[in-house]
Amino acid sequence: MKGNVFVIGLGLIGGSIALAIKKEHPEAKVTGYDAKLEEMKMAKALMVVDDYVETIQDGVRGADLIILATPVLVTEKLIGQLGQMELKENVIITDTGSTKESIMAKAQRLAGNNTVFIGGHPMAGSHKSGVTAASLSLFENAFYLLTPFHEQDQRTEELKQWLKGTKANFITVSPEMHDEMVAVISHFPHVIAASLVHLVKDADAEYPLLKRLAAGGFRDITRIASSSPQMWADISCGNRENLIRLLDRWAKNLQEVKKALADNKYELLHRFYAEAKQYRDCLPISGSGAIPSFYDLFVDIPDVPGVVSQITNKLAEKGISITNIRILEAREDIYGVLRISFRSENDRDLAMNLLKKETPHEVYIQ
Ligand SMILES: NC(=O)C1=CN([C@@H]2O[C@H](COP(=O)(O)OP(=O)(O)OC[C@H]3O[C@@H](n4cnc5c(N)ncnc54)[C@H](O)[C@@H]3O)[C@@H](O)[C@H]2O)C=CC1
Ligand SMILES: O=C(O)C(=O)Cc1ccc(O)cc1
Repeated sequence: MKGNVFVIGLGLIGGSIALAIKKEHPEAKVTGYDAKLEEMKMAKALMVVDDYVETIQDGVRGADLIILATPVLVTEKLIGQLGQMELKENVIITDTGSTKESIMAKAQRLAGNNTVFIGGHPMAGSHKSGVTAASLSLFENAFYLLTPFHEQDQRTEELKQWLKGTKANFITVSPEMHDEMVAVISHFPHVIAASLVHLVKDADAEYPLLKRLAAGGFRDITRIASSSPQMWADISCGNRENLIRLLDRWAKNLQEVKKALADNKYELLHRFYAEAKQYRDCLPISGSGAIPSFYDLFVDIPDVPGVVSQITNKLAEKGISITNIRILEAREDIYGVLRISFRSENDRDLAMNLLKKETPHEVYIQ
């Protein structure tokens, strides 16, 4: 497609969408704006955008597609500002915010005047922020929820064409249903992850060893607590009512656990864990959910210097990128286990075959 695309907010999500549009539509011009000048300069240097502008006004002039990829409360304010600006006739405006009800309510005022607003939420990402974390393949196979004002709108099809390079699966839902669902599987888990970290932080002074003990499994299950505080404070305010309802349900659930403990009811506790395990074990393993999966590979390595770089060099030589690497166990008397994370299942499989063929180590998926 040809035309002018204007991305406001050149962070992880805005940057990744800009990359996908540039790849799929080389004839389009992608311009960016960010409140931080360094972020705009970096986006241009990394060729995430063709150019940047120093005011939003400059960017919207002539734009055929405007993408708002800012924290949700900022997005709500920017929608108000766009309403005061002169926009190109037939422009499509979309956003990437993790909440939809309040954004769509604000956007109602934008509709008309040959302007269409289509809410959007790419359900993939990470706890990292900023344009340097942006990636072309971030949304591959992920769900991309759309909340248009009118279903079957031809402009929605046009937006999907613009976003085709994300290789995401588009699904249309109502803003209300969107916010209820993501509250359960994404927003509420972030509240709990942060709360768990607070619990350990509060006990930290009493037990100096705690931090070191928390380095393994605890660190893994609370990974999402390392996300951007502004982004999550915005999301929490934007989805307050659903979160309050879930907190009440969670509190009731915990009261039941507390009672089972107080009454020493082994059977109830066993059922509590068994039912959770049964449901969790039924969740699909493949495909991207709202909180993306990690494609991990495990390599048993001897605890000798140079072995890790040998492995990463082999992957780099074949152009296989890794997103994370960690030694899970390293003691003198046993082998260390190297956990390498990849962005996609395909990358992980390529890496597994390569390392099995070209190294003497045991390589496996857990
Ligand atoms: N991080 C994630 O995993 C996902 C985030 N989202 C949503 O996408 C949006 C963007 O998130 P990220 O890219 O992760 O955040 P980010 O922090 O990486 O990027 C946001 C960018 O917006 C800029 N910004 C803030 N206020 C601004 C303003 N007034 N004008 C222009 N730029 C401004 C910031 O400087 C920053 O560069 C958020 O609404 C978030 O809820 C959606 C899906 C996944
Ligand atoms: O894995 C993580 O850190 C996430 O939680 C990613 C994420 C963050 C926000 C969204 O609206 C959707 C996905």
